[in-house]
Amino acid sequence: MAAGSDDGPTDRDEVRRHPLGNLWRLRSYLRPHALEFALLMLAGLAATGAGIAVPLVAQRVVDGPIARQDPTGLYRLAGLALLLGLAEAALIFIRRWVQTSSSVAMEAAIRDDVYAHLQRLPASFHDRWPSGQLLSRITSDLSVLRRFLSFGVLFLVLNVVTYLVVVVLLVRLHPVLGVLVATSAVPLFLIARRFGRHYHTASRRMQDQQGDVATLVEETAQGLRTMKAYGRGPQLAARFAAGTRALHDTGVDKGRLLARTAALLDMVPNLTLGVVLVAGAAAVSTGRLTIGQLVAFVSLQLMLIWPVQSLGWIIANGQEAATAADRIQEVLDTAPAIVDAPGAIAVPRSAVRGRLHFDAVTFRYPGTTAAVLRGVDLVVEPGETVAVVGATGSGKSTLLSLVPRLHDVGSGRIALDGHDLRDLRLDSLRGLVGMAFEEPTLFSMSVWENLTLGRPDAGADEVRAALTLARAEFAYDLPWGLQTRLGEQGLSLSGGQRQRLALARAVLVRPAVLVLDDPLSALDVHTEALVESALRRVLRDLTALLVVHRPSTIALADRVALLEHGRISAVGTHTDLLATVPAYRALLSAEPAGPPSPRRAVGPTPGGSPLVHS
Ligand SMILES: Nc1ncnc2c1ncn2[C@@H]1O[C@H](COP(=O)(O)OP(=O)(O)OP(=O)(O)O)[C@@H](O)[C@H]1O
Repeated sequence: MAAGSDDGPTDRDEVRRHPLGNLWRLRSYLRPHALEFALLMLAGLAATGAGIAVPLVAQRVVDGPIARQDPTGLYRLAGLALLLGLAEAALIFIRRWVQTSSSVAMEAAIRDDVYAHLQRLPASFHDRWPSGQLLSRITSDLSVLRRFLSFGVLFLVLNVVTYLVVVVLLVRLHPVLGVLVATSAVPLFLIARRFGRHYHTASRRMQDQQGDVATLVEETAQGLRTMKAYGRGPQLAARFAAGTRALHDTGVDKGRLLARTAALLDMVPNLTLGVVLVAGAAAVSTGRLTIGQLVAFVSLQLMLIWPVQSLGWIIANGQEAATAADRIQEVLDTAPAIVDAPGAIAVPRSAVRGRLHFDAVTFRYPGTTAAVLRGVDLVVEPGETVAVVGATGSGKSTLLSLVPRLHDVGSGRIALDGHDLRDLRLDSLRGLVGMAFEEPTLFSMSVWENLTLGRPDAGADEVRAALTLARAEFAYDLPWGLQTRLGEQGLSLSGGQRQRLALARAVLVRPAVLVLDDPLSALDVHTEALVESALRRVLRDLTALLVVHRPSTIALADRVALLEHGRISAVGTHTDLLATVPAYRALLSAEPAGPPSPRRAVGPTPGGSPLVHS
């Protein structure tokens, strides 16, 4: 994916040209822990040194006290070997202790940054990225990175150092055999390089598939009711099984690739060991090598087996970490499209009159070709309530979402009291605009926290007033009153209850402009009438833009704007539009536009039957 765009996740099989580049770009997270890393590296190197010294002590034991039958010398060297063993154990403990805290802290720092970045990204980004993909990036990808930062990098360094030091010692003990062991690095390097290339592709595929599976689980959990109602369980299960099968197959491919490589990697040091044993025994028999030296040589060589064996794992871990870094950078590289302009100003609520002016506004969703809005002109005067009416899919919700800048206009401008919305600071704008949607989102936190989302400083009286206004006093009767924690997405409440809480939340902000996207659709006729009468009082003091689908709600508006073909084709009072605009009349009666039929009564239907038929 190109940096800076908010297109969806990257093409599945695309292999990055520089898989390690994105890993390297995360180095800034290492900086605060540089000291800890230096310490654990030192402890690791010292432990490796202590481990390497043991075979050298063994050489002296065999060639010295054992050959000379000198028990005192033997005890001295045995004591030294014991001390070296203890030192190695203590150093390994220190290394692991430091390692855990620093890598977990780095993981948390990256996670916080990714989350904060996700918050800054516009609605269009979240429209296009499946939430499971984001979830898997912020959870499993970061765990992979932590494992690499805590184990992979360290063992890579320690193993390379061990290899080099041991090879130098081996060459000093027996140059020919030492060089033989050193040259075994060539096939090891070739095997590792080939493995790395293949493994990178497989890990990218697997990590993307994990995201797909997470998306399926999330969709199923959210759409459980719909799924059950339509009896779609088996189909969804089949879709899920296909996703997990793909994941399984990639996992098996990866595992087999690792197994094949591990076997090859294993073979190289074991073959060299065999050659060393035969050639070493011959050298001892001709007196060119002492038994002690042979013991030391073989013991040192055995120390290379683990670094070589672990090479496959380290490369695999490194490739997965590079892929994880890739996937995380894809999110971090997406520039937030809606940000404060340089010199953006904050306008205090008291200074806002509330004149909202849409001036030749156009809008097209990213990734689509047809514009939804094609030159919308509309003025909402301070204190006025305008209802936007139009056929389903005509762009009413889209138009409303431009006011708090959930999306930005393509061309034209929207001005609040003459200020282009893009010249206002986002936090200021969103403090001035209250919004409630048809599908209200409540969070899995307490009712109080949900209500005060836009006004954390609101007092109990203000919250009560907002709840009363929205006819949402039921919240006090919940088991723990306003402290009752809501289920995920507020699903423990009815649709109407959720809408009323969302309305109370929007009103509590004391907005200068209230934007309501059909917020009463889930209320029964009786409650709707109550909420409407309360809303009428609120709407008197502010500018409001409403999308309504029910005839009864349209009466809340001073004027109605008809949205057709991406433009406002008519504005006027409900009565005027009914009398003069056939398209409006047709919309209300759900009939094709044409001359009004003298026999058909048009207008708001008592009892609130749907105004706009979907
Ligand atoms: N996130 C999106 N990405 C691409 N296209 C979108 C997106 N959201 C909406 N659209 C398209 O934009 C058009 C207008 O949608 P919008 O939701 O604004 O209509 P609406 O008038 O509010 O509809 P309704 O009355 O059914 O709620 C539709 O054609 C819809 O398919």
